[in-house]
Amino acid sequence: MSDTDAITIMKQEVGRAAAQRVQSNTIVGLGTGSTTAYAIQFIGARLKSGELQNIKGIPTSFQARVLAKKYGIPLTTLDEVDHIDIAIDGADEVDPQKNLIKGGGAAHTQEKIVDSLAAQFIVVVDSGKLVDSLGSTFLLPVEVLPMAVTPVMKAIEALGGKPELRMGVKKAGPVVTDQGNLVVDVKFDRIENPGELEKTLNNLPGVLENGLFVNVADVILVGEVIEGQPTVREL
Ligand SMILES: O=C[C@H](O)[C@H](O)[C@H](O)COP(=O)(O)O
Repeated sequence: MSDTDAITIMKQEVGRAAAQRVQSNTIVGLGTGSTTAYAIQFIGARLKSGELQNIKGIPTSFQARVLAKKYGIPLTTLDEVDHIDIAIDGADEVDPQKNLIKGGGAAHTQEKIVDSLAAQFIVVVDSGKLVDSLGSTFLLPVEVLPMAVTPVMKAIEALGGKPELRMGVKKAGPVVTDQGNLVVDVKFDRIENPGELEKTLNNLPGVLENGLFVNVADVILVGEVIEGQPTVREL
C-alpha cells in the first residue's frame, strides 16, 4: 500500500468511527477538511439508511455546507439552536495535552466558534498529525483583516514569529477566507505556552482568530494502519 493510500484509508476509517458516535435527535457541528469530509459522508449514509434520525448540522465553512447538502444532512444556524451536542472536526497538529493547531483550510475561525460550543468535540486525525510540541511541523494560521495585514505581520515578528501571507493555489493572489479576510501563517521556533500565545495573538488589532485550540478537544480519534490493517484508537 502506498503512503497516499494509507493516509486516505486512515482518514476514511477515523471519519467513519466519529460518525458512528453521532446519535439521533442531536445538533451536530460539522467541521472542515479532508478527514471531516468522510465523517460528513458517513453521517449522511446513516441518515439515508434510517439508522440515524432527526439530525441538524451546523457547518463551519462553505465546504462543510456544500458537503452536508450533498449527503442530505439538514442544516441549522447558531441563531436557531441553544446548544450543540457533538462536533466533529479535523486538525493539523495534536499535542499530548489534546491541544491543536487548526486552519490548514483557512476555516479555523468558524470552527473555533462551533467546536467550542459543542458539549463533546471529537477530533479526527491520521497518526501523522500527532506531535510532541505544537508548531513543530505546521505553521500557525492567523486570520487577519486585509487592511491590517502589514501592521499585524510586524507585530508578529516582534513576538518572535516569522509570518508569511498564505497565497492561493490555482488562484492569483492571497487566500481569502469565508469571511473575506486573509491568512498569515506563522513559524514560531517553539510554542512554549499555547494558551498564552493564543490570547496574545488574538489581542493584536486586526487579528480575527488564530488556529490554536487550547482545552477545546474532548476526544481525539486517531486513524492508523498497522501491518496493513486500518485501526482507530482514542486518545
Ligand atoms: O481549516 C481547516 C481545518 O482546521 C481542518 O480541519 C484542518 O486543516 C485539517 O484538515 P485535513 O483533515 O484536511 O487534514
